[in-house]
Amino acid sequence: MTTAQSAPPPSMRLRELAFGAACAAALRAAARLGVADVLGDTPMSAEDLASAVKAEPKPLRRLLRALTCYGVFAEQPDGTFAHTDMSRLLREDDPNSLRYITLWCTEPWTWDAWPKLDEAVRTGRNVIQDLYGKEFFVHLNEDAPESADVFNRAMTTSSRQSAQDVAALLDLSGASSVADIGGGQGHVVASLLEKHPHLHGTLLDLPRVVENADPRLLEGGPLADRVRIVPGDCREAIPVKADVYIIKNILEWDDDSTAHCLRNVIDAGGPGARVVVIENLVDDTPSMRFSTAMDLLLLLNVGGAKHTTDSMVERLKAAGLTINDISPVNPYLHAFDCTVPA
Ligand SMILES: C[S@@+](CC[C@H](N)C(=O)[O-])C[C@H]1O[C@@H](n2cnc3c(N)ncnc32)[C@H](O)[C@@H]1O
Repeated sequence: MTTAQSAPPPSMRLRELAFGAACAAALRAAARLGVADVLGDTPMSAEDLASAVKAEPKPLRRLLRALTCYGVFAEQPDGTFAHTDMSRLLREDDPNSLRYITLWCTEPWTWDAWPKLDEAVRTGRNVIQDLYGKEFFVHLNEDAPESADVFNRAMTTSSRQSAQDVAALLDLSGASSVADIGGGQGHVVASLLEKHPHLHGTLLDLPRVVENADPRLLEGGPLADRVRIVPGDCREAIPVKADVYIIKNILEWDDDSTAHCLRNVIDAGGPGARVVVIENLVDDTPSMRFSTAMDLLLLLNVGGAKHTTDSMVERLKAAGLTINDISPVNPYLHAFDCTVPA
């Protein structure tokens, strides 16, 4: 007889994988219901949890049972449910919360797009244009404000966790200005300005994104007098002069858009400017299941891809940049430190 601990046979494992959507949906339901937020250090019954999140007890028990199978919550011998290290990350108030990343990975548009993966693989093109008649970020910002908000919060979550690593890695002692292109709500630029009091910074991102920039950067915030916020499209133009340009996790579009963005950075910076491209690579990370899934999602939404080290190097060289160094920022991110040649 198969015990709970032994690996399932291939025929069962494939069935389980085919039901991956159930796992994603269960995580999304738990995050939206706020189950992890109402569960404290003391285990609770499904009935008490249901009453706290205003759900029906029997279906909630089934949801918790499924998530217990995935190792997200833990069922106690008396039938109550307890937190695990994973379920705590669904809490909004956890310092390392992944609540918004979980919601982002399971937003409504993803459920429209995944079934069209075979189509995207056949054509090599995104499916969002056909689904919604608009480019992904235009659709997000114009038609899906809740998803846009979840996206921006998710990006801020991941930036919050990596901004300190970026600040620790980059020697900016010789620079007087830094610009974060596609910098989201500005967490990285804020961390760099906090670490280097001599530095001035610019945050450039799409208008609807910078409208909700990090409060530290906005009027009245502690960094406001050292930062410029520029709403814009980096594929059109980058009207920003800086010593150092950061481009973190945005060169994931189709090749043309990536080339346009790099060309605009080079034109803006001019000879001698430093360009630091920071990316999750698909071939050099301990989280291959996550990054290969992201790679497919990027094909679906922007017709883009996660890069390998070689494909990133190829694009940076083709744009005309000189690569001086490639270093890990943390186990999940690599920095390509480049200069615009004379
Ligand atoms: C994956 S997020 C990365 C955000 C941030 N650099 C980080 O690492 O957290 C991609 C960012 O690119 C921005 N973006 C997308 N298209 C853009 C464009 N055409 N011009 C400027 N920013 C853009 C998005 O709004 C988003 O903030």
